[in-house]
Amino acid sequence: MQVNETSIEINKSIEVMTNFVTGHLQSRMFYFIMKHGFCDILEDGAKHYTEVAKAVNINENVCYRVLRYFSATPNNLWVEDKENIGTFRKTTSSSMFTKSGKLKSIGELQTHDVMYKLIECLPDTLESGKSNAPQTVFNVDTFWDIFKENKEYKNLFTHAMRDCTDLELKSVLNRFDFSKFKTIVDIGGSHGLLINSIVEKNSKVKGINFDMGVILDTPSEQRSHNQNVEYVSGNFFESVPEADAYILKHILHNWSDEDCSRILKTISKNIRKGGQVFVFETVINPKSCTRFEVFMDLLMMQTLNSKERTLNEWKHLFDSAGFRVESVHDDTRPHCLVLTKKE
Ligand SMILES: C[S@@+](CC[C@H](N)C(=O)[O-])C[C@H]1O[C@@H](n2cnc3c(N)ncnc32)[C@H](O)[C@@H]1O
Repeated sequence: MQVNETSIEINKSIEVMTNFVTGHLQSRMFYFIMKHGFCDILEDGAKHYTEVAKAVNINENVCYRVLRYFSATPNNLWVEDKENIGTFRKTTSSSMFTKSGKLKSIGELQTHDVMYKLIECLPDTLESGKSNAPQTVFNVDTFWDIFKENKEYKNLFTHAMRDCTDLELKSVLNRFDFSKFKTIVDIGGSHGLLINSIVEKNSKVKGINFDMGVILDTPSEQRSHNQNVEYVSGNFFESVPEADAYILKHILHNWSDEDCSRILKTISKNIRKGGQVFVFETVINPKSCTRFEVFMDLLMMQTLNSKERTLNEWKHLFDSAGFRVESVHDDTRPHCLVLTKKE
């Protein structure tokens, strides 16, 4: 078949268009393949779509079209055997979304029905500059109240936060020496993986995992537990346990400047003399934002009326809450800002 110049032009236009306008369909498709465990089925060897259809219990023609879709996307999830059309095999990407894959819970969380419904009214938020998504869609006051109504979503969220922490753990533990502190509180520590790992590495440190009751009431066998770690439930707008060091990992990006100030002021009342606050967050570099950083920024806007921040924005925020930035670490993932209280 001869491809003329006009066809090349048209193909280019279609590629540009596809890049910008098909995200909603892809996200829904991804939700579907996660729900039916497609990645697990292909993990132990290449298979014809009829075999996959049987294993996931869906219509053969639909199954073929789903497999073909994800084999044709950029950074494709599967590969279709060109000598044997209809047969598909795994890639390193699809392996990450299997039962034991490190991205499974995160993939499920981001494409979950709850997330999709919350995102639907994003244009309204952009028009008005304020999101009412949790109120409009789920009739609750804030995103966090969804956990009270929907246990499955709460458990998935906690699971995904744990898997995310697992990815970040080495970078955090290798970079910082926590051994000099007597008591460390992980504020909004959720699953408790980070504080348990710190205490395991530093046997003289006492750890406190602090979070809302609705999160800490998960069955204790599902959470990490070192005997030097205590689980304390509470509200960080009201009070936090006294300590020499506080960790806030992926907390402040969930809140407006005013609310961040209130959280920091609660810490300020309880931090011991000479204490430090470790803020693990993204520090946006306006000259080189990543696709994930700007995605998270808009997700924060839509779900929590909050945002990702640049270094100047962080500094301004901490300064107004009575903290000084001692050091900034952009070599860790997430980045880290170490704070001390202004005397
Ligand atoms: C994005 S998650 C981060 C979890 C954990 N720090 C991590 O990095 O995996 C935010 C956490 O803040 C907790 N949280 C939200 N509001 C809170 C409040 N008012 N008091 C205490 N914890 C709260 C949530 O329950 C959730 O576990």
